[in-house]
Amino acid sequence: MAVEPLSQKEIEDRLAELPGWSQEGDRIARSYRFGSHFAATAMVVHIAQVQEELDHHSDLTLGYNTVVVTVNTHSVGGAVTELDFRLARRIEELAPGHGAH
Ligand SMILES: C[C@H](O)[C@H](O)[C@H]1CNC2=NC(N)=NC(=O)C2=N1
Repeated sequence: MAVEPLSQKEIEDRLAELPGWSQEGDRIARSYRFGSHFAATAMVVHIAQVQEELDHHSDLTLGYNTVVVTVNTHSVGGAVTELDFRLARRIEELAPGHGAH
């Protein structure tokens, strides 16, 4: 899929629709907290499933009861693209079902 880096304004406009997500250097990122380590781990597996579907993959850091997601698009030199926001929106849809806060 042809994909272009988003402008700073386009990134900010999209982040405004995604509470909890922020720009961290050349990435967009969010951390989630869960009720247990197992719940956090289940969220990681569920995110991995969506990432395979979208063929777009974040960097995931699993802590005791936390998951940190960061993502950019390798194929455009590590810029933020619409693909990153598509994944972020899908992850947001999953989070409530895993008790994320
Ligand atoms: C061949 C495959 O489509 C590419 O390697 C995909 C896989 N997942 C990816 N994930 C991310 N975050 N950026 C990419 O450019 C990317 N490219």
